[in-house]
Amino acid sequence: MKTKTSARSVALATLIKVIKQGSYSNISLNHALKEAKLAREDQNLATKLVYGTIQYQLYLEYQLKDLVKGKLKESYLKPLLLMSAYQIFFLDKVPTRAVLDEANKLAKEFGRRNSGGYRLVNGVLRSLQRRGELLPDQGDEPRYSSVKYSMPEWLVTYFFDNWGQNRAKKIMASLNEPAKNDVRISALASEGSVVKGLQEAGFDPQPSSLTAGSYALSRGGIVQSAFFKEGLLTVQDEAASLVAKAFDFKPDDQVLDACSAPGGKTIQMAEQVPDGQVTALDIHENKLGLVRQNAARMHVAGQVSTKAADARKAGEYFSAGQFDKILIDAPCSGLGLLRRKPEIRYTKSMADLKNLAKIQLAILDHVAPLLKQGGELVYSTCSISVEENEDNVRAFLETHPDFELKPFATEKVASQSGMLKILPDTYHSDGFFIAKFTTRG
Ligand SMILES: C[S@@+](CC[C@H](N)C(=O)[O-])C[C@H]1O[C@@H](n2cnc3c(N)ncnc32)[C@H](O)[C@@H]1O
Repeated sequence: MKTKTSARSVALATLIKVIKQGSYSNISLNHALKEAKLAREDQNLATKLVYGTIQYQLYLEYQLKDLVKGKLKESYLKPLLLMSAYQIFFLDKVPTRAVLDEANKLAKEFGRRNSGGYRLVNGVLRSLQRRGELLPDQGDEPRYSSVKYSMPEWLVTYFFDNWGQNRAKKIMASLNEPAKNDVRISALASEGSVVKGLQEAGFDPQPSSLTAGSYALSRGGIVQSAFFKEGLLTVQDEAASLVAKAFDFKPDDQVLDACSAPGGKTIQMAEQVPDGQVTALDIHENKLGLVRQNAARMHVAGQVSTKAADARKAGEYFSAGQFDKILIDAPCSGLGLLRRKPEIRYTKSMADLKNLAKIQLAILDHVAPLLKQGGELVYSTCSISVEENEDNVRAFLETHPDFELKPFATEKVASQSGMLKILPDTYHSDGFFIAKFTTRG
């Protein structure tokens, strides 16, 4: 196995895993970056190449389809052509000459010995450069937007139907921008001194306009820093940080986190209940180790206990009315997370949204009875679909007349209806949905 140390070879190796083997981009990239130990600038370039190429994969395939004749025989060829085309169309600072030279080197590095792959790559990229961008006719929707925004046609139609063409296009464009490097400072730490430390370390923290205590950093590398290792902050999107703030905690609250791994919200809630307890469930036992690790790192291990269980069977383990607060941060399609998990758009279907909505509703149904009279239940997803959110709230209320929505206010945003949907283009955060319930009477 050759050592692959340049930013582009780390990016290409990751793209081969994602495109050819169906691995998750964020997991594969983090792993590859850890192994490669690249300089900070190269880490940024590798990240941009991986996310950009996958975000624009559908668009890039459209650009290449007439130029690639026959089947590509080696598994690196398609990812390399896509990554090179991405640079030609989207990275203005990289001259096309450099893209071709780099592609040539990568073809030699990743290709079989004596393979002519580099000649094919060179020929295709030169033709692409000469021909330029290709788009369907502007009036031919949803095909035009599907290629332009690199979203499958069903999803474009879905966005158009729900938000109208103008807003839908803004949402889709925003989902193709790079995700922010957001952190949330622990409520147990001194925010002022952490912010000062981050400034001194060159992270240039910018406060979130959506929620207090969250900051966007100007660069990556926070996970390797003492701020992270010492549990002064954690990596969490600003919209995700908003969810736990929908609760009005008391210090001794007993909290159930029904779908907890990897524990971002478990930790955040545990910080608010110094004399209470957060019981963190997850259906996957192997993920609960992460919850425990995160709780220990963030100094809240004493307030967190974990249990592997299907939330739909929570009634077998806990008594009715046992919890003051319940969070259901449900498994979802992740439509609000397309910046961080760009491949989701190509793998999820309308049928998936509907199936997930059924699972989410079943979790709500089975977990709700565990809430104390007058307690608070928050339901959230990182999806912006109606099926997984508003439809589920409506269906839940229809079958649970003893529950009602409850208005809530956080430091910077509020919801009078008890439901809040953050679309990804408003604050440039992840897309999120939050609904808060309480019992009637
Ligand atoms: C959106 S993630 C939770 C993220 C987490 N709350 C956080 O803030 O870090 C949903 C989690 O639900 C878990 N899950 C899926 N189905 C479940 C079920 N039936 N019961 C309990 N957990 C489930 C998944 O394993 C996944 O870890």
